[in-house]
Amino acid sequence: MTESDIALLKNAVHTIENYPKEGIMFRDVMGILENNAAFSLTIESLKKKFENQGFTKVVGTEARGFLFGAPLALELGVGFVPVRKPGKLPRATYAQDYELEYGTDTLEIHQDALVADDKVLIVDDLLATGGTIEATTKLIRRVGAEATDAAFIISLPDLGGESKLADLGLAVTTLIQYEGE
Ligand SMILES: O=P(O)(O)OC[C@H]1O[C@H](OP(=O)(O)OP(=O)(O)O)[C@H](O)[C@@H]1O
Ligand SMILES: Nc1ncnc2[nH]cnc12
Repeated sequence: MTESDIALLKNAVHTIENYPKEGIMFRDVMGILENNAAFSLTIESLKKKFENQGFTKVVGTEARGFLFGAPLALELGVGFVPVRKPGKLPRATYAQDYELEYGTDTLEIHQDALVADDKVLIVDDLLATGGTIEATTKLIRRVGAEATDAAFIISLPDLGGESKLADLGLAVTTLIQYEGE
């Protein structure tokens, strides 16, 4: 990513103060989807980074992880597996509780969506505390598959997600960062 690539993505992301709760600076990734140049740069950058590395599945988390994970899976020529909020997946699931920057929740994965030989790339729009992707990693490993890498469009390094995911043995890729702002 060049300086102008970073500027293109940052210009597309809107910041909304005190949403969805007082004190939260919400970084709205939807602006990237609305801008074809920003969206294609995002998917192309992640494709370049992760192609030809033996990944067999992309896992994306509800809801915004679907928007980037599914097109990246198509580009990489692999399947996409959703990790969803409770009660949304119709087949047998595993469930994992987690904490968010602004609340707690549970995530689920289909028990049969991955096999032990799968090498999984995790994709989400944004890394904050890392709770969502910690829970996602536990779900992938519970199925027996390998989770080595997690990719995000945005990271908020002040919230500590990078070190939480490094402690889990994940390599973390982020395209743009908002630190101390
Ligand atoms: O690193 P963390 O502290 O876990 O936070 C990041 C997560 O929070 C947001 O999702 P949210 O749970 O708000 O769901 P949504 O995409 O359905 O709005 C975001 O899309 C990430 O998935
Ligand atoms: N500050 C933030 N902006 C957008 N999405 C988020 N998810 C968790 N924290 C967030």
